Amino acid sequence: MRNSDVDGVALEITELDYAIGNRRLFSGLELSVAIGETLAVLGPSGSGKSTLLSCVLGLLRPDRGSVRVAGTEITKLGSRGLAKTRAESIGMVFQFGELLPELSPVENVALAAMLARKASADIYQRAQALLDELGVPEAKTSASLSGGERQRTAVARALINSPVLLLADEPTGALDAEARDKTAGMLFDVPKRHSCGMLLVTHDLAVAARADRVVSIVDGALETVSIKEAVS
Ligand SMILES: Nc1ncnc2c1ncn2[C@@H]1O[C@H](COP(=O)(O)OP(=O)(O)OP(=O)(O)O)[C@@H](O)[C@H]1O
Repeated sequence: MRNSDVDGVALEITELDYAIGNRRLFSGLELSVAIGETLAVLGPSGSGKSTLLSCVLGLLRPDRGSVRVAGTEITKLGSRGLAKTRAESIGMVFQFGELLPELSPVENVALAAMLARKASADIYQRAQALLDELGVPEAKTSASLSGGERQRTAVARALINSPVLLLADEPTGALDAEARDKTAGMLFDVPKRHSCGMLLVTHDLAVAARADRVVSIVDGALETVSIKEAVS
């Protein structure tokens, strides 16, 4: 499926309820991310940001509601369907990159295509082109890269299978201020260049401020945040 075939909607969540024990984390939560759009989710520690990503990835099944990624209802899929949808439609960037340190950047990126059975004969060229676009220098191992370069490699790895939806969990949380600003600048350019939607969770207002829309989890639902108010 090409990203242009999904009605312009990367992610749509409706009427989402999720409780852990007696604590209701989401109550009728609604969210949508269009292709080319970036949405930042703010919220204090424990408000449910990572749980929201887990519901989108299908790692957690909500008590009620719908989660559609590129038009596919995640909540109804079995393990095989979930694995397929994750591989074909979702790219994920974690706080600490989670690269295989002994592999080179290009091997890390190409491996993601191989695991998704999307590796073509030109996979190394495609991986290298993405790394060049994102400004990652050549290196024998990823362990020798700077923190910012590792995160750029993680973004290239997330993009190699042309996802409709890019998820990012505190992608700049482990970087110093300069690397954070450079990495965030690169990351927020990705959705338009690669025709995907991006849902990013962060504590960092300076990072969130770059998004097209910013929301916060309040009483189990999302509220629009005006960054100017949040900073003051
Ligand atoms: N498996 C679990 N069992 C019990 N409680 C859990 C479980 N997973 C998450 N929680 C609780 O659910 C709440 C939401 O957790 P979550 O990790 O989604 O928050 P968060 O907003 O991502 O926090 P942080 O910013 O600190 O990463 C927290 O209070 C957490 O302790």
